[in-house]
Amino acid sequence: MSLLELNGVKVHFPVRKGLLVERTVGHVYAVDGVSLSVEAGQTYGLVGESGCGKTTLGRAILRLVDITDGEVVFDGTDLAKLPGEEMRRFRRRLQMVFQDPLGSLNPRQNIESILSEGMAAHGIGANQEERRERIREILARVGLPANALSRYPHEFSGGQRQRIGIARALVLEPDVIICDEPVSALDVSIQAQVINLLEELQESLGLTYVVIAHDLAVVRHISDVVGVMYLGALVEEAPSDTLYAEPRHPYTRALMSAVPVPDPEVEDNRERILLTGDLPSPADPPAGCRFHTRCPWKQDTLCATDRPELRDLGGGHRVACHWAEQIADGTIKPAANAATVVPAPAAEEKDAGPAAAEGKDAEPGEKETASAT
Ligand SMILES: Nc1ncnc2c1ncn2[C@@H]1O[C@H](COP(=O)(O)OP(=O)(O)OP(=O)(O)O)[C@@H](O)[C@H]1O
Repeated sequence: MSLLELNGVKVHFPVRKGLLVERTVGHVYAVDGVSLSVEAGQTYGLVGESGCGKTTLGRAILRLVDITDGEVVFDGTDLAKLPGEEMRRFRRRLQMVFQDPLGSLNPRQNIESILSEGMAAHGIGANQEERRERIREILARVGLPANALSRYPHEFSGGQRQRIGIARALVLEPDVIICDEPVSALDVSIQAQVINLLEELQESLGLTYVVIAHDLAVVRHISDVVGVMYLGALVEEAPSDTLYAEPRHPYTRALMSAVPVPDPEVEDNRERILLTGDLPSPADPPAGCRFHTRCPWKQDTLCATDRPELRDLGGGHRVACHWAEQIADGTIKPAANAATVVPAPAAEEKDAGPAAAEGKDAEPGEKETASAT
């Protein structure tokens, strides 16, 4: 059995109106039926654009938001239904590292106080001396000097503060760490160091990670399995290499096509999918496939009426698209007016760039010759 299993998890936030008497006038379907599993010692990467529900899902795993429906099974226990008191026991084993280290660290507490607070609350260490010893050990593990103990968050650089955030999770000896955009607030030069640290810690301590990030490169590097979210739902999931080599959902293809490739030859022939239309509101998601309003491959049947299930394509690859196979083998071509699917050099050389960027007259057939997937 997987260490962490989500079954049909939903988090719907009520939208309330009224000055004196509040009434619920609708819901934000932030997470709307997500099922996935995370194996012990592995990293599950969660990607998708802002507002798709990644953070809410991470918070739901820790029960930091109310779960509307579904199960969060951790080590055989469904956390979604646990009474508060019992949940406390599990909380130590599931920790979170936040995007903004400064915002999540109390500026008036020194590092020893920040790190020992949670330990005392969870009964770790018989006394302060024992806790201090443990903190020293963890500080060394995350690459911070022992004299950090008596210093304050503002005395550290961004990268060091994120190390403190990681140390704060580690002192509680967790099994799972949810890393929510763990490096996106850091300079690029520092990002790799923090990612490497997370990997080293995983190896030496056998940690299990859920890494939430909008940066596909970060997720690819660190994840064993990657899940792509769109409007509260998982649209595709696969082992990291498979997902990046053969994205099958049109949304995943669009996301990937926005990432430049360092190899100039590949970059020149890279497929680019420019989606038209805005991201729909999670308070009023489209019927059928949630992506159909922006999908270049949208068909007249099924897409607008039937919500696709995540289907197994084999090898751990799952996709929620009615037409994934036909799109992959080219039987179904992208519509020119729904979005632009162009090979970059053809668009530039023929000076079709601006028109193509507006989605006006891209040749649907062009994609086939330039597909980098
Ligand atoms: N407490 C809340 N009450 C109402 N709506 C909320 C609440 N928290 C989040 N939402 C809404 O739920 C949706 C999903 O938000 P969430 O923060 O999970 O997305 P995200 O993918 O993590 O985005 P980002 O990367 O910007 O954090 C958004 O539309 C957001 O406005």
